[in-house]
Amino acid sequence: MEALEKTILIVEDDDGLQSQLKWHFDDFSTTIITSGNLQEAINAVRTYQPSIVLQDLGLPPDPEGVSEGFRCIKEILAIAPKTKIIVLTGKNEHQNALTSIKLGAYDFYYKPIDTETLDHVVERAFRIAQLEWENNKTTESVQPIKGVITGNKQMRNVCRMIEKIAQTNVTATLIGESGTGKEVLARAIHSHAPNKDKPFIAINCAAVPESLMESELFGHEKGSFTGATSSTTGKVEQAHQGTLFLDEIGDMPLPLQAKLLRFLQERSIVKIGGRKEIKVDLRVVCATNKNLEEMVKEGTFREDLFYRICEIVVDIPPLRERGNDAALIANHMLKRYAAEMSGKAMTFSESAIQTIEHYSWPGNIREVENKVKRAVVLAESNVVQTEDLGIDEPKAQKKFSLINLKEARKSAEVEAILSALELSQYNVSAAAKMLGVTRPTLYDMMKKYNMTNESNQ
Ligand SMILES: Nc1ncnc2c1ncn2[C@@H]1O[C@H](COP(=O)(O)OP(=O)(O)OP(=O)(O)O)[C@@H](O)[C@H]1O
Repeated sequence: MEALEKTILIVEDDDGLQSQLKWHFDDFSTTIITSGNLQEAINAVRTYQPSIVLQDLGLPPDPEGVSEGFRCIKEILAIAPKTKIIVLTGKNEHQNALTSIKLGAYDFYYKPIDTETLDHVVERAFRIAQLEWENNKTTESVQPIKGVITGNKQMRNVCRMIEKIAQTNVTATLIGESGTGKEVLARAIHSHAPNKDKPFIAINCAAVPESLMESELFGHEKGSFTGATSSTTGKVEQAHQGTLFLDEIGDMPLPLQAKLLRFLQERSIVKIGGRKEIKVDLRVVCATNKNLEEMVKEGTFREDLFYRICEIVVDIPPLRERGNDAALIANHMLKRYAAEMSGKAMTFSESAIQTIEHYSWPGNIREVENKVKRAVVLAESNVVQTEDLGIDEPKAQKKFSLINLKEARKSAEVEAILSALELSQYNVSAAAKMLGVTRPTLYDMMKKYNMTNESNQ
């Protein structure tokens, strides 16, 4: 991962303290700049753009007061709003510390200095600055396509595939867990296509009752069934010359699958109660979180339809397999929702970021979205704490408490088995397949770890 340059500006008029701090933080990886008053500090911010400022409140010409210190905070943030200012103040000056935070300082630290504690405070500020920086690198680098934030190689490849698919007329199927961004990617195929000005029509096959599905897809003529008081145009015809997105295709009822196949082969439809063949020219994109191959084997999904819709399959990785993406996306969303919902800038505390990084996000990006929205509403200050996220922290932090490799392996295996069972709705054969082991091996492992299959209980 690319790293933010570590630069600390020390604003301190006491030469002794200034040297002590400089000496302490000076190492190969950190650049230290010092200044003894406001003007020097502003010049240094303009020249070096430090990510961290360690600032005394008592600055000349008011070394015994705080007026110049407060002015310094305001002026630094006016020219470099992302700077993390850590205010150094006396223990009995709590009110001044709070005022500094109100003015936008990132944190405060009581003198006399205990370098070990100060190290933690500075390290935490650097981590937040690093995440914000990653988030703010050119929009293109974190958003390979609009609406898709990622720093993950596999996801970048997915985005490249999407752009290529957009230039063709093949029928693509996007496969991924719920909330991984299938609809965003389906829309991206359309918006990158030459016919992007034509309609994008989506239908959620799981949300439409079976009895209405045919009419919803192909339309009907007036009087063709009870209640058909006027003729309607179905989604397929509405999408003419554009893109039809069949979401949750795995939930398409079997009788309708045959009709859908016919339309995909013939590229024409007949409305319910109608006789006329209507020619349609469109791109079809499907999405599912189901294992269609398994459904074909079970006889719940037609094999011929499977091959027809899977001319290209795009596997979308779950968030837990996308490296640092959870924190990247959470930061991006925090910025957006804080601005929209509370009108103020907000950041995550160090422990909140750790929780986000170590949580498994079973609901993927939709869950990140919900947790961040919740945090914006519940946070008591502009720093979001772990508890504001509503994540089960012990589970999220579990990886930290592992003591050795054997335990780590066991924990990873248990986690993988549990999620495979959950994803396959406790179908052991499907779970074994997902995990790349045989069914008896999976049973053995479940026995070894005292795990029971919920569906058998
Ligand atoms: N990479 C991403 N970056 C930022 N936001 C994303 C990303 N992927 C998805 N989202 C957002 O997450 C939410 C869920 O995405 P979407 O509806 O596309 O997922 P889905 O896989 O279609 O879900 P489902 O299977 O439940 O229909 C949306 O609000 C979407 O904007």
